[in-house]
Amino acid sequence: MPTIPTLTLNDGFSFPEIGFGTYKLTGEEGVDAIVSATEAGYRLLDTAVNYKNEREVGEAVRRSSVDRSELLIATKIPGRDHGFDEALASIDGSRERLGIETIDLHLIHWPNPSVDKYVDTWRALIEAQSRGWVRSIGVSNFTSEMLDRLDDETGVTPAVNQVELHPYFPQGELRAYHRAHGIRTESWSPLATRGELLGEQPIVDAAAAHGVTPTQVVLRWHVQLGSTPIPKSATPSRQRENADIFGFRLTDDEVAVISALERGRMWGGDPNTHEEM
Ligand SMILES: NC(=O)C1=CN([C@@H]2O[C@H](COP(=O)(O)OP(=O)(O)OC[C@H]3O[C@@H](n4cnc5c(N)ncnc54)[C@H](OP(=O)(O)O)[C@@H]3O)[C@@H](O)[C@H]2O)C=CC1
Ligand SMILES: O=C(O)C(=O)[C@@H](O)[C@H](O)C(=O)CO
Repeated sequence: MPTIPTLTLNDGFSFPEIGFGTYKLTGEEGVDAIVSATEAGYRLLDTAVNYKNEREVGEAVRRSSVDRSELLIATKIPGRDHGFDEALASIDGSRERLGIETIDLHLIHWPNPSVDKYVDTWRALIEAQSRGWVRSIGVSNFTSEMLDRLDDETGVTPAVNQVELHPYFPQGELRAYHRAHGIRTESWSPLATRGELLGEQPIVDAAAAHGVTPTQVVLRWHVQLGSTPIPKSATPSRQRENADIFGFRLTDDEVAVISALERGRMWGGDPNTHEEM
């Protein structure tokens, strides 16, 4: 089982270089898949109210042979719970469904700018942190302008921003902003499974050069860009394959040609317009 390296977030807490996505992992099969991921080495489990599987994640944590203290459970506030009181109730509901006192990382799932309540929602996360309900706080799908606004209006910078990121959409400008402000980037849909990424020549070539799989090349590319990918797999052998990316290093040229596959978002999830309730 590979040991996944960690880094330190801007709030002083430790965070792994790769995590595990749980969207669509539900029911008993979902619990089994999440238990298997923890036993394959993953420590960060990414869920959301909207995935309707917080109970499964909590159950998997209780069933896993890995101690709870080693695991980081991350969940997200949905758009319909934006607002100070609404967000606090949402966070408390997640604690109840997960069956844990303190959520390790809590994010605002989408900014929903037309509703214009993400700053109040952020204040609720700050309050929840002071109550000990959550440990690290962050956001998802925020632009640099939205991040600036959180900072200007509350003085508290998110620890992470989880965004769509893969070789078709490397998010160069946003990553540079994160670096400058001490925000950790997390990559959702890191394998861009809505596209044909794994058959792209630069990825196939790098896989052959290093004796690894195309999936491992893509996940390693995320790590070398300085982002934490959270691949989802229901398949134990793929979970192990995806975590086993710390025994090789891509060259700078390989990283550059993979990044040159850029073509934009893979679906219409533009944070300025997408509203996720
Ligand atoms: N904040 C946000 O707005 C969003 C967050 N997310 C988060 O990001 C996570 C990951 O994103 P997701 O969209 O699931 O996409 P991923 O990029 O993780 O791709 C998942 C798909 O890839 C397949 N796969 C995984 N590993 C391999 C492998 N080694 N070889 C071949 N196929 C593989 C899986 O199949 P199989 O399971 O059958 O193995 C599944 O179909 C989500 O689960 C969620 O936690 C996702 C979207 C938006
Ligand atoms: O999975 C998530 O976190 C989402 O935000 C979903 O909306 C997801 O991206 C999706 O399937 C949208 O069609």
